Amino acid sequence: MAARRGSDATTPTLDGETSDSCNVCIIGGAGYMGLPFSLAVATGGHDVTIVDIDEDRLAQVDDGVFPFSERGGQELLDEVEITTSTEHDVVADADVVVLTVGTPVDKYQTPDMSIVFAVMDAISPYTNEDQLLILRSTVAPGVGDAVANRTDAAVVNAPERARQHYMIEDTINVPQLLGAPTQRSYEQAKSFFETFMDADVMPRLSRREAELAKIFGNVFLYVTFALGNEYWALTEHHGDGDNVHRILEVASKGIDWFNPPGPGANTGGPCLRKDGWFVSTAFPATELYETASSINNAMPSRALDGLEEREGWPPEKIAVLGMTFKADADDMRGSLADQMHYEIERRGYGDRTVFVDPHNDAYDELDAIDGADWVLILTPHSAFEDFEAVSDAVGGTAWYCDIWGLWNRTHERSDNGYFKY
Ligand SMILES: NC(=O)C1=CN([C@@H]2O[C@H](COP(=O)(O)OP(=O)(O)OC[C@H]3O[C@@H](n4cnc5c(N)ncnc54)[C@H](O)[C@@H]3O)[C@@H](O)[C@H]2O)C=CC1
Ligand SMILES: CC(=O)N[C@@H]1[C@@H](OP(=O)(O)OP(=O)(O)OC[C@H]2O[C@@H](n3ccc(=O)[nH]c3=O)[C@H](O)[C@@H]2O)O[C@H](C(=O)O)[C@@H](O)[C@@H]1O
Repeated sequence: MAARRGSDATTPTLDGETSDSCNVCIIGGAGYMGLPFSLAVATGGHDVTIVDIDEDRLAQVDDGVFPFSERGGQELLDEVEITTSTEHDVVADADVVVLTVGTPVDKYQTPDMSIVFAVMDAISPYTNEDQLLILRSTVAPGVGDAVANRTDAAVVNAPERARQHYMIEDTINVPQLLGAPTQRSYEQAKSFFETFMDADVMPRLSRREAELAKIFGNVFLYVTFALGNEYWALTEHHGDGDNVHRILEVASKGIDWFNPPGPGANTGGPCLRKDGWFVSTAFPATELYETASSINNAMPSRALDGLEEREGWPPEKIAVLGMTFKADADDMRGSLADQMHYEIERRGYGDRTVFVDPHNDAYDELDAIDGADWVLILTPHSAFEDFEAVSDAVGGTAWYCDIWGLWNRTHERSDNGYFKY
């Protein structure tokens, strides 16, 4: 097994020789996933070149500025060396080519793999049979095989399973799925990952199995979170004063096999909210993901319903806390902030609502909530953890809606996440 972080790292190249350091080209390497991954690869002693069409991002990287919020990102950029390029032909000099480009769904939830195929069109004249091509983006089943049809390089599927904001540590510590068409390409890719990972590379899967395995992980999370949200809604329906947080805590205490998720007002993001469509679009047997999507997307609306039912008159000022897709990240993609904006406007509250997010300059600071009479946590940033600080910023009595259970008061003295204070 090759040693981590380059010390005695021996990474076989495809011609059967070994080298301490590979030329690694990461296409889409300026992105939220690609950049932390590129830095992690560089810790293995490899010569890493990022290829990206986002020239602003590349300029920031060249200037030594980590361009978005990611734990340890700036520190690692200060530590390792990486090169940047906008030219796809640099892959001609690479031993290992990695694709980390975006794989969205369109507005009708149809998987859109066009960026992957556009990249293959751009790089295939420069790839060759001695190279390893690692598909790291999350793709619909079968896309790895389609990519392999467009190049002579050995194509393996090694999906990223890191959580945004913890990308660097997860890249190193989360076991690596690896779908490879031959034992040889499996061994070569495994050796490469072992140069910068601490966790194990999993036993060989086919490319399509690796694609399915990655997607199932995210579907599992999304559906599980929907269950927490559904249970919160059921608790709302069944009675006044009942509290889903108390129920779940007491019901699961001391039972190893029962770890129910709590509810959350913003269940989404750039991956959980779309990856399930890769397996369920146009496949009628899998309505579970679609149902989960309906439940999760309705949470901002249900949160406002609960305030309206409890208070019964229009508020003078509403404060929505947290707009990015998850706690402490700065990424808006896939956030239910869109649903929240829509619901606020539809209910006629647009002129009396402030939106607060310390991780996004487009929104207000906490002091803007002064005088609010409804305060709702959409995304539970740690900046909001101190309830006293929030209530001081309000400066008077207000109704609070904390579906997440961020505050102790929610667990102890709330009506299913709502309380007046
Ligand atoms: N963001 C996340 O937390 C995670 C994302 N993933 C998967 O990783 C993939 C990438 O996602 P993100 O990094 O979030 O997307 P992103 O949009 O932040 O990054 C994609 C990058 O590809 C670049 N790009 C687009 N077309 C290009 C081209 N023709 N040549 C070179 N570069 C090009 C873009 O400029 C961008 O920098 C997706 O498949 C996603 O599902 C997987 C795990 C975690
Ligand atoms: C365990 C885990 O978090 N899985 C990953 C997930 O990462 P991601 O960065 O999207 O973050 P996340 O923390 O799961 O949050 C996703 C969404 O779920 C929400 N969320 C989170 C925890 C929870 O109990 N309830 C809930 O509703 C968050 O607010 C967010 O909107 O999706 C990643 C991806 O594919 O991008 C995948 O690589 C990761 O393994």
